[in-house]
Amino acid sequence: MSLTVDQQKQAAARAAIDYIENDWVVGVGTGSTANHFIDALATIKDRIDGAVASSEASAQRLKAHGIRVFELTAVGELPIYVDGADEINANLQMIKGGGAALTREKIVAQCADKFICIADESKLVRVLGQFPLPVEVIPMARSLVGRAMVKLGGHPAWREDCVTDNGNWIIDVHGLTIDEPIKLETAINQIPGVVTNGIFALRPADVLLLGKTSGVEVFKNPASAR
Ligand SMILES: O=C(CO)[C@H](O)[C@H](O)COP(=O)(O)O
Repeated sequence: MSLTVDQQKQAAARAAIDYIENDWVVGVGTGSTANHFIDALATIKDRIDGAVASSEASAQRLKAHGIRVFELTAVGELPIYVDGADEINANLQMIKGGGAALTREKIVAQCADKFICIADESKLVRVLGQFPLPVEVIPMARSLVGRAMVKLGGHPAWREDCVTDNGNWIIDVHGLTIDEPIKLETAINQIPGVVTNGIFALRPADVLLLGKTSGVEVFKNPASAR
């Protein structure tokens, strides 16, 4: 058996189904791996109550499968959140936002008791930062935030064709070596006009289901009680 990248994503997504208990409302991420998860969730839709989506795209896919979609405000807390990542390190800290859904992803993840990251093996890295760091900004703050990112050692690029589900813009910051993810996540979020940035270190994943060429490997966050 030698799984392709897409098969690795699908295998990780299917493995996440084992963590879903009856009558749960499931937090659902965004992206190609999360899409595999939504498709897998459809096979057990009769034993769950529904889902909360981290993007309009995921909400549409869930609804197309006949899965009930709740507003987060109607549910409050969630037992679980399942999502992909652009990069993840050994502490299960991540870069997310390649699909521009980082803010809603961070909000839904924060409401979840357990965060399961599903990813193909290319996403596991030693140090975060090879993938350009997405930062969601209020449009009028784009230049201000860009200059601040240069001071932090990055090379910002405006994702010109992208408006987020929240009506904001994305700056992708290249060239960062993120040795201290919590520190940088916190620092960037202090810049006026930043909605949030794609470092998920203050709230890392609890479990990583990593699809590899040989199958799925499970990593548990040693710092997590969940
Ligand atoms: O953060 C995300 C979207 O904002 C995705 O989780 C991330 O981009 C990974 O995507 P994919 O599963 O397609 O590789």
